[in-house]
Amino acid sequence: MSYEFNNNREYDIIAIGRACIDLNATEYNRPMEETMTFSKYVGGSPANIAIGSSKLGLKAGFIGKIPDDQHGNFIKKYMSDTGIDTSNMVVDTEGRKAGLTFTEIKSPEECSILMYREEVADLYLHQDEVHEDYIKQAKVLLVSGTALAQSPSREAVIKAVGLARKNDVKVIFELDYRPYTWKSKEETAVYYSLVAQQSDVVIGTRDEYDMMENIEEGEGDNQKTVAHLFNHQSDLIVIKHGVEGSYAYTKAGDIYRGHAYKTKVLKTFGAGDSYASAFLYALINGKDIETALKFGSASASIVVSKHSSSEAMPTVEEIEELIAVNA
Ligand SMILES: Nc1ncnc2c1ncn2[C@@H]1O[C@H](COP(=O)(O)OP(=O)(O)OP(=O)(O)O)[C@@H](O)[C@H]1O
Ligand SMILES: O=C(O)C[C@@H](O)[C@H](O)C(=O)CO
Repeated sequence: MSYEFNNNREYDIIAIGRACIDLNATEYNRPMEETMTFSKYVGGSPANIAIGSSKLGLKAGFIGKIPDDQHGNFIKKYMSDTGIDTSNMVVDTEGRKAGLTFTEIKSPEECSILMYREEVADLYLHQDEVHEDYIKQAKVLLVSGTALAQSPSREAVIKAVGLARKNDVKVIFELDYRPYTWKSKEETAVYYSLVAQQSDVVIGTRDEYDMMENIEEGEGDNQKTVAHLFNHQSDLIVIKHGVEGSYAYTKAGDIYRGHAYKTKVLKTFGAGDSYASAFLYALINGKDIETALKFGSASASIVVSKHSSSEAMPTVEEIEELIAVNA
């Protein structure tokens, strides 16, 4: 089964949320306390997804707020050089900073991130900075859950979702849970549920759905999750289970399984963003859901074997080659 989009649109995908800085440890197999050097990349889940999509050939745009400093300039230039339309990236005028993510690579299995998210520009995107004329030009609005963590970004995103619904733009919600920006689990569950119920496609890990349902990690049940969301707007739900693979559920009752592709893992982060960009690329290009799962899994497998999240996003040829080798 393939998925239908409104094809008469200028942009394949417009992402909304944070565009930040990743500082990835260049020294492996040690704790961050002992890591002295880091490489800089553009980061932030929705920015990574836009970058991944653009590298695959989708026409992407971005709505977000960046700082008025060297980091903001770097982010905007990198994204624009990658082919992303940055006309709706707003520059903060009140001295707010870029979010920073430091990564720790203790071993390929033991990676973590440390986020600096105080007073970050992205969470100050204002509803007046979200424009219907822009959103209505897209096939897909890609929403990151983290952008719902605080006002005014929260209202800006809710406005964007409303405009997408009004203009027949598919809303794709990447749950993208980051504990750093949320005040409580209850609050997360409220806003995740609100937006998930208005989204056509929801993508997240099992743990993120548990967060949405405000239940203990590990207590979730995929069938219950999808049954609930299918009572609302959603008609395609993707639930990821790390290296165990992923499942796609359709409202029509089909279930598809995606398998992870074995690789020499360097670090585990970046998997979700590369997965989402390639999954969406395949769906938007009319491939069936089974193939889209393969694209997502192959892209993630390539990115976990490399150092960055954004810079490492693969090309279509690399993805197809990996799928073919494993067929
Ligand atoms: N170690 C791995 N080796 C190969 N593929 C992997 C590995 N980990 C994850 N993947 C692939 O990436 C997909 C998404 O991974 P995961 O469920 O960990 O998402 P995530 O938690 O959103 O990622 P992130 O760590 O970037 O936040 C999986 O379904 C799988 O296909
Ligand atoms: O999403 C973020 O803000 C951090 C990412 O850029 C980072 O690369 C990561 O954790 C991806 O999973």
